Amino acid sequence: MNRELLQKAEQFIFECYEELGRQGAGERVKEIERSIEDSGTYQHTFEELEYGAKVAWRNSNRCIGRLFWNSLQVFDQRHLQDEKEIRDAVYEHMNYATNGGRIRSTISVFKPKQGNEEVRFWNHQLIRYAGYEINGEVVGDPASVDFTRQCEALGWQGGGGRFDVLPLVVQVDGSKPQWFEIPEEHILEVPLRHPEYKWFSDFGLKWYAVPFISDMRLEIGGIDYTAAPFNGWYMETEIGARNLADEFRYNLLPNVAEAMGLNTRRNSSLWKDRALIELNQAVLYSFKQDKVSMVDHHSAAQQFQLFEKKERTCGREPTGDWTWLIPPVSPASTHIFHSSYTDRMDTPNFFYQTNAYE
Ligand code: HEM
Ligand SMILES: N=C(Nc1cccc(CNC[C@@H]2CCCN2)c1)c1cccs1
Repeated sequence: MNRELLQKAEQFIFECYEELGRQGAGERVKEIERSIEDSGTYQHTFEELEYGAKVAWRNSNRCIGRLFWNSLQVFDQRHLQDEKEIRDAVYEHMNYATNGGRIRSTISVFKPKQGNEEVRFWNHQLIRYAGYEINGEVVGDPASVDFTRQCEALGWQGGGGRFDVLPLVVQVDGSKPQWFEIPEEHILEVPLRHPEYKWFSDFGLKWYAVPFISDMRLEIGGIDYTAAPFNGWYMETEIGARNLADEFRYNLLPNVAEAMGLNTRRNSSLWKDRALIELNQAVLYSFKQDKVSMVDHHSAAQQFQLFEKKERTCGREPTGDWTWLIPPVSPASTHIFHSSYTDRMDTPNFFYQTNAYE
């Protein structure tokens, strides 16, 4: 008898039935106990799965977007077995979530790990740009260089551009992973332009509209969902202050600062700071013009403050990882900077897992 699994299941069921106001938690635990005795595991009902996924989001200490935890759309895809039907479910998720720009927070849950049978996406995010390293120089996203090499080793051939969308890579029960070029009808992108600086569009920059995290493990009541891709919408700083700004990513601050005519030879001109603001302004402006959901870091912080209040009203002290919750631009202009949070990992939750590829 797997006593550890039974204990985790018991804790989850009592919390779940209590919060949902359901009767029969005791009977349900007995049923689960019999199942674990017979098969070494147990199956969540859809209601338990849906609640577990929502609470996993609510427990995500590094997430500033948790106010909307209860509106997560949960797709139960645990019945799917082969790579092609899993691929098709991913495409359906992308379409539903993208929704022409009115992004809907969504998670698709594929079958849980059982022994050494598990489903894994090799992608960090379902949509991400390739990175090609050629004698020390990188074209595209430096963060994707390793995964791009893996995709090429599987037979994928990229176009060598700055914004090539990588293939979807699905691995089922340890067999050879299958890769699929994602049809462009599932990929919404936003070309980046600036409200005042007409020269900005000459950089030829764009970013994908929807972030889909596909490499984290969703744990609910001791069950490990190793393939449970989820999406929300972006906070602008993720694109404008990190993905396009980090020196080890697209490293665009010097380019923007030069085009602004700033003195990039002296830190004290604050050229990096001025370039950062205009880059983030361009991201917000472009997404707004294209009617693609996005939140600015001030509004996101205010929403998080409301989340904190609502949690305390429900008798729960919100947990958080301050180092990730503060935005990378003007952090002290938000209440988060002046607050403190306990970084306790409650379950259900999302966890990192070892890379699916070596
Ligand atoms: C709806 C809009 C949402 C916004 C604006 C948002 C915003 C963010 C941001 C800015 C981060 C930090 C990411 C980074 O710095 O790399 C984050 C982290 C995170 N979010 Fe959210 N989020 C949203 C929805 C969601 C949803 C739907 C889920 C899951 C169901 C989720 C789960 C997480 C998790 C697990 C992390 C931590 C990731 C890690 O440790 O690497 N978020 N979120
Ligand atoms: N807005 C989002 N951002 C987000 C959320 C979780 C994880 C990530 C990716 N974080 C890792 C990246 C890559 C290194 C540091 N940042 C982004 C969302 C992604 C999926 C749902 S919301």
